[in-house]
Amino acid sequence: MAESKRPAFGSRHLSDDRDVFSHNAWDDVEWSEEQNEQANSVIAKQYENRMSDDKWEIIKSDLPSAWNRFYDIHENKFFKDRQWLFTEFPELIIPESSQSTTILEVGCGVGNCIFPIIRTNNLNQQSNVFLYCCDYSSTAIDILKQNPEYNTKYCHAFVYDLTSLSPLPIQENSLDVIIMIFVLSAIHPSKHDEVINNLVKYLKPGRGKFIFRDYGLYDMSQLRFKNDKCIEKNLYARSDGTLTYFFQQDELDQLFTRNGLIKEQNIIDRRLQVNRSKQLKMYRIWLQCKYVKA
Ligand SMILES: C[S@@+](CC[C@H](N)C(=O)[O-])C[C@H]1O[C@@H](n2cnc3c(N)ncnc32)[C@H](O)[C@@H]1O
Repeated sequence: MAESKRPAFGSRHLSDDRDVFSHNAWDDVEWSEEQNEQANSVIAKQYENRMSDDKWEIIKSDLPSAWNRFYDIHENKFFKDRQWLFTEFPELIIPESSQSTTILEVGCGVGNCIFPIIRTNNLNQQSNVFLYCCDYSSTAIDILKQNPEYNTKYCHAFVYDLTSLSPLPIQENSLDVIIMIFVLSAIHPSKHDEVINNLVKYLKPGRGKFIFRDYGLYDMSQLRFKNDKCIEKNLYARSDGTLTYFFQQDELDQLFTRNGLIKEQNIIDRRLQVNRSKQLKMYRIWLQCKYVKA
């Protein structure tokens, strides 16, 4: 496990992008029992000293503004384009010969997945691919729409709160792919079921695919949270008021299958990222899933 010294960026957002730091994969390395115990004792301590209900009420009431504030500050400079997208999800490279394909990205932010998809597939007015993308933050959607690569001929971006469960501007049973990258962790776990259930309605039965990547239990960013940032088990508030939750494989499998999806992939991606200039070793744990609508 990482040393006890906190990184310079404390418990704020750590980049989710594995390209930012040089890294060595440690996919095949299991944690030792001792590392497991240490991590569990950190998490237990965080929970014992979790924030008060009053503090959580304040954070909760501020949640609608938190992501707008984040994008006001960082604009399109925080998250890097998700260059690994096509290695992990080759189904996002659409053959020109394929039938028309409709994709929705939820929680798209400023387009760090959408623009690589546009570029890689060389989308233009004649393309057989149409992209929808939405985010809670109107600031993020404004920034995305100002990008010169945004074109309404093959992309429609809109503001949408996944927890509102309101109808999407998309026909039910029509989507080939839904992409959800580092988004469900930003939503309170009590809402995960209804959010997934609502989205599954829009996938094509029998072949519509749900593509997911998010934080896994024991990720370094979890173990570095200060105690008073813990809200409940595996759920934390960052200093900027955004939430982050850390998932387990079984939990995700149960969430997706009880909402009408069938497992194609559910894996742990463990990496050791090394930031040489800060002499930091960061053990990152992400979960990656592909599920198909029954
Ligand atoms: C960590 S960012 C990831 C952005 C993008 N998916 C990416 O990979 O770069 C989480 C995103 O989820 C969005 N989000 C959080 N809660 C949401 C909600 N209830 N409905 C829709 N989007 C939400 C935030 O506004 C933010 O853009």
